[in-house]
Amino acid sequence: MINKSPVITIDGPSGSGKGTIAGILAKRLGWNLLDSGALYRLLAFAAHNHGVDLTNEELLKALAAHLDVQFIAATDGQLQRIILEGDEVSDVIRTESVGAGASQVAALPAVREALLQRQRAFQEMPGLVADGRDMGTVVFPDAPLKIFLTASAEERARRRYLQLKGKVDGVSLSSLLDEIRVRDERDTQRAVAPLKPAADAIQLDSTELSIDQVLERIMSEIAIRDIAG
Ligand SMILES: Nc1ncnc2c1ncn2[C@@H]1O[C@H](COP(=O)(O)OP(=O)(O)OP(=O)(O)O)[C@@H](O)[C@H]1O
Ligand SMILES: Nc1ccn([C@H]2C[C@H](O)[C@@H](COP(=O)(O)O)O2)c(=O)n1
Repeated sequence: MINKSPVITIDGPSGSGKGTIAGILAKRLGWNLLDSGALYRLLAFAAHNHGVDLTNEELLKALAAHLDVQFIAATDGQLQRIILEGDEVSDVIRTESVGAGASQVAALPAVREALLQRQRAFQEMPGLVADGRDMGTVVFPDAPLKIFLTASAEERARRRYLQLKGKVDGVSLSSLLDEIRVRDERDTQRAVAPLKPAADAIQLDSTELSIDQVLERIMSEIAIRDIAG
C-alpha cells in the first residue's frame, strides 16, 4: 500500500533554526519528526567509536546500513532522546566537531544511499515534519509543503554562540562563524544531494525574524494548503 501521509520538509544551512522549528511544528501538529542531520551525526560518532576513518566509504556504508539507533519521541517537558548502541547520545552528537564529521560523511554517495530508506520510513500517519539539507529535493520530493530556511552566516553564528555559551568551554563567536562557513561550503558544493532549495520550496530568511514569526509564516502556508486536517 502506498503511504500517503503528508510531509513538511524544512531544509537549510546549519543554525538557520530548522531543528527548533521542526520540533515545535511536529509537536503542534501531533506529527512524527525526522531530524535527518542526527543520522549523519550518529554515523560520524559511531565511526569515531569504532575506529572507522571518515573517508572509508565502504566501511561507512556498512556502518550506516547497520546503525543500531532508536529515536524516542518527545513527551511533555522532555525533548526527543537518541540512543545509539544502547547508550543515550542526544547531547554528545550536538558538538561542532561531530557536526563537521557528519558533513564529511554526508558527502559520500554510498552513505547517503544507505540512509535513504531509513529516512523514508519515518513517513507515517498522521504526518511527518522532516528537517535537513535534501528533504525537499531528494528524500521527499513529493512533499506538499517545502520550506527552505536561511539566515545570514553572522546571525547563525550568533545564535549558536548564545546556545553554547556557558555550556561549552572556550566557545568563540569568530571560530563558530568560521566553522559555519566551512560547513556551508561543503554542504552546498558536494556532488551528491547538495544543500539547495527545491524548485517548489518557499524560501524564508529568518535573519530578522523571531522563532514565533517563522512559525506563524509556516502555519499560514499549512492553512493555505489545508494539509493538516
Ligand atoms: N528565528 C530565530 N531567532 C532567534 N534564534 C533562533 C531562531 N531560530 C532558531 N534560533 C536559535 O538558534 C539556535 C540554532 O537553531 P537550530 O539548532 O534549530 O538550527 P539548525 O538549523 O537545526 O542547525 P543544525 O543544522 O546545525 O542542526 C538555537 O539556539 C535556536 O533556539
Ligand atoms: N539531510 C541531511 C542532513 C544533514 N546532512 C549533513 C550536513 C550537515 O552539515 C551535517 C549535520 O547536520 P545538522 O545536524 O547540523 O542538521 O549532516 C546532510 O548532508 N543531509
